Amino acid sequence: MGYSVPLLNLSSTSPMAATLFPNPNPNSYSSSLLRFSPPSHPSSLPFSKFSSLFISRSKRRRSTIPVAASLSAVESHANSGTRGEKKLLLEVKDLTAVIAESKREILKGVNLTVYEGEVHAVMGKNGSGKSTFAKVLVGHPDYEVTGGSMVFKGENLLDMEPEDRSLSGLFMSFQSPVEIPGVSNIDFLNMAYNARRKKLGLPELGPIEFYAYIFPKLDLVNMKTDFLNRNVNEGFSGGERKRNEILQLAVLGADLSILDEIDSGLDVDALCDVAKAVNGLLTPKNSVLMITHYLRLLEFIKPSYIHVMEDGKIVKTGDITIAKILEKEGYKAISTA
Ligand SMILES: Nc1ncnc2c1ncn2[C@@H]1O[C@H](COP(=O)(O)OP(=O)(O)OP(=O)(O)O)[C@@H](O)[C@H]1O
Repeated sequence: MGYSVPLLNLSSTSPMAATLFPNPNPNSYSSSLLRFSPPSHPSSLPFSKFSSLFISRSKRRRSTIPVAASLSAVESHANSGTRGEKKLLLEVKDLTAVIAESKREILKGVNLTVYEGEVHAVMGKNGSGKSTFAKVLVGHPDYEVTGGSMVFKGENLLDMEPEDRSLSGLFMSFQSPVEIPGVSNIDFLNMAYNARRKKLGLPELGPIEFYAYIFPKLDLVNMKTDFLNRNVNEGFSGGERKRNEILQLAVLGADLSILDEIDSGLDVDALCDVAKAVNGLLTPKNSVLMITHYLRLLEFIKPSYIHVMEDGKIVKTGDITIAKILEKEGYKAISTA
């Protein structure tokens, strides 16, 4: 029972995208909430671990990989070490995945390593598998992992439910964030935040304390206070939804924030606000994996690495030069096909 927000339903690929699983009772919803760093003081939280995925418990992650194989994957990842002083955060090896329903293979051997404090950008033609990759990382039930491994902070993601992935510090913002009719933004965030506090054995914040906590974060994303009282994303413009996603990130925090086309539909000012907010949340300990088509975002949020995805694989990795070439010459300039 409860609001179940299937991740794929948040994608922009369908007009039905922004729908929730039917829920007759908006007053009760189960959220799979993520994790935040225990605050030293509730009103000055340097959140680094919390993500805003709300995924049905009933929709279970699917993997067709034998347990023994996935265990040995963790062992081999455990030896992957550090990059300088930085610790390994995410290591994806030879990841393959199919659409659960049709068994069509979308991911065909993705390899990616993310260390603390890094910003990675994934670019690629429409349909190359970028969003699928992001959704597979967070455990979207529409996909089955058929091979390879994904280890996040030493834990095998394949052994974790979507909500546990969130709890361990993964956050994903969606191309088209969903509306939640009947639930105000502030109640939603307060509930999400408290769920996490509860999980960590911390006392919940009451509405007034929570308001004091969230208030300064509105400035970060340049949002007016009245957005807090509106229903989640209901009637929000595209840009307002994106700001709201970043507000969620600011409230909840994350070790790894996966931002799927956070720049789409933003005007120049909104892009600047959103990018500033993301930059403001970056620390030497947390990382960002962002999917984008455009150089302009990468000029605001400077990537450590840019990866190009083609037909379900990362075919090229480099620096900002890649995005500049793409902008000028298109994918033909770097395509391996
Ligand atoms: N749940 C699904 N059902 C059917 N097809 C799917 C599903 N998810 C992904 N696909 C297909 O998989 C392919 C990769 O889609 P994906 O959304 O990952 O691409 P993308 O690289 O993010 O594209 P874009 O840049 O247009 O957002 C596409 O052909 C898409 O239609």
